Amino acid sequence: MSQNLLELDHVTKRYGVGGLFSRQSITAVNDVSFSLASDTPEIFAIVGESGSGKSTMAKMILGNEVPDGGRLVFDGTDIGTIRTRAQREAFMTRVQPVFQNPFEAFNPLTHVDTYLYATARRFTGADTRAQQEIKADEALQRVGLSLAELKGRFSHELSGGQLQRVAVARALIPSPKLIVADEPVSMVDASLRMSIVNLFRSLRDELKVSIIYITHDLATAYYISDRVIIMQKGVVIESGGARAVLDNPTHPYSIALKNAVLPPDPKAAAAAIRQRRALVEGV
Ligand SMILES: Nc1ncnc2c1ncn2[C@@H]1O[C@H](COP(=O)(O)OP(=O)(O)OP(=O)(O)O)[C@@H](O)[C@H]1O
Repeated sequence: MSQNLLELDHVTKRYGVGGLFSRQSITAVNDVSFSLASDTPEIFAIVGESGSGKSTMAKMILGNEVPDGGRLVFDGTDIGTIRTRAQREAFMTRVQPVFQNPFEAFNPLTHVDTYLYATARRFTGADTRAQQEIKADEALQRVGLSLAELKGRFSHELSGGQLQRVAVARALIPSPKLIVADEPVSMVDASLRMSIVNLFRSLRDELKVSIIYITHDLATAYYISDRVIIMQKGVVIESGGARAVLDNPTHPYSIALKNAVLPPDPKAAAAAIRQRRALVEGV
């Protein structure tokens, strides 16, 4: 029997909010379960609007937040049991993040290639600059760039799309099995968005990397995902094959989200916004 690459088993995360005398608890993620198979790389989308719990899910999968209930298991290891530096490094070699804002991920005063060398040194044991450059160039070629064009460049000299490609290249250096991409295209210029989205697809197909694609954008989720879950206020309200779920959403919130992809005609867009408000408020 093949082991799951990732398994979330009734995962719940609560945050305490408010002051000393008005302490309340928000359930950011509420009893979420799903799994990704080891032998079938896939793009698994977690879709929801702001506050639905998507980033909290990403943080838990990356081991940066601890669940209050349930457990997350990566490749047979309960992520909650990762304690030592060596265990953490081994986990990060296999699970890599890509974040929303590439301009925040790279210090403006540091050459971007420096990040790639540091990642190669940390995760692949490449300890000479020549070895690090080979690793960096291999990863950059994978994302349609090259070390020759990036060497000595600062982040502000690159477009958001190029910089996000560098972030993906950095994530690829350890040869991960899973990439957790939290809103990876929302800060990228609309004209370049699809090229990044297509890049994820090629990583799945050519490198056999699974991708958790976290987004509020139904259109790109529909375009690249194999499976999708839709979250509202921490709860999974719909899940299944991306086409099946997004072609025929059944929950009022998913229908509202789908309607939120506005038609170009202003009158139709205004009507869609009204309908969406009515549906969300009626939930
Ligand atoms: N560290 C925290 N402390 C308190 N509340 C938090 C914390 N992190 C998240 N929350 C709350 O948990 C809920 C889910 O937040 P989360 O950031 O996971 O949602 P999201 O879908 O990723 O939204 P966004 O896209 O705006 O980040 C929200 O109500 C948020 O305010």
